[in-house]
Amino acid sequence: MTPVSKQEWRRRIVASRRSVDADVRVAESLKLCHAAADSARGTAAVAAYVPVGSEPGSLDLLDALRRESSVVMVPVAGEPGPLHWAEYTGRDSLKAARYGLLEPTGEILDPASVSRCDVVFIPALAVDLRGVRLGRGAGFYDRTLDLVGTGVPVVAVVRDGELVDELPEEQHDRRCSHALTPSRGLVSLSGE
Ligand SMILES: Nc1nc2c(c(=O)[nH]1)N(C=O)[C@@H](CNc1ccc(C(=O)N[C@@H](CCC(=O)O)C(=O)O)cc1)CN2
Ligand SMILES: Nc1ncnc2c1ncn2[C@@H]1O[C@H](COP(=O)(O)OP(=O)(O)OP(=O)(O)O)[C@@H](O)[C@H]1O
Repeated sequence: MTPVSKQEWRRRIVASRRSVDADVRVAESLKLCHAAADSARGTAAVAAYVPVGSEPGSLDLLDALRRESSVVMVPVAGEPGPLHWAEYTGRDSLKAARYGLLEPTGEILDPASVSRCDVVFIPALAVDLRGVRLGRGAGFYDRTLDLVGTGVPVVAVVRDGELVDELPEEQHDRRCSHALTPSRGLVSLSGE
């Protein structure tokens, strides 16, 4: 049966992510790493995130982005509101932060600094074919995506089965333009 509430979607996806074998996870991470690098080639600045727990992605992916783009920014989460940012300068500069996250120790950049990014990779539990994204439920990215430049790809990074037909959408939800999945790489979403 199709789950209806966002909460139920979150519960199922988190459970499914936790059950993924380590070798599958490593293989998926490698594919995402290559696909993300392809999508960021030749850019001046990109935004991405430091994956924690069972989230898709890896520090290798961030390091690959650094080789493709002059600046890689990752979020710094404070009180719910638009995300602040800091430059990812390598894994040694990360420290444990609130909400169980890993964040850079360097200078904190204000929310509007995301506007200089040419591609924005964002964490998601799922995304649908219209670009509707399911996040962790604090609304950080909904408050952030209005600051991203017009026409800039907003790319939800998910496992293959997390690109789904339809998610519940609320008025405040901001849509993504693309998904990035291990098997399909960069997928353009219709925005309908
Ligand atoms: N890796 C990563 N970084 C990210 C995000 C993400 O989803 N993944 N975010 C995407 O938006 C922002 C942080 N978003 C968050 C959204 C909700 C909660 C949350 O509900 N926390 C629970 C406690 C969770 C715990 O400790 O396990 C809480 O506050 O009750 C935390 C962070 C910015 N950085
Ligand atoms: N632009 C906004 N202004 C004020 N509140 C907002 C805004 N966007 C979202 N919210 C609040 O954030 C709450 C969580 O939103 P939602 O469940 O869509 O989060 P999410 O996108 O899954 O989370 P995240 O982006 O943190 O991963 C909403 O109930 C809403 O109250």
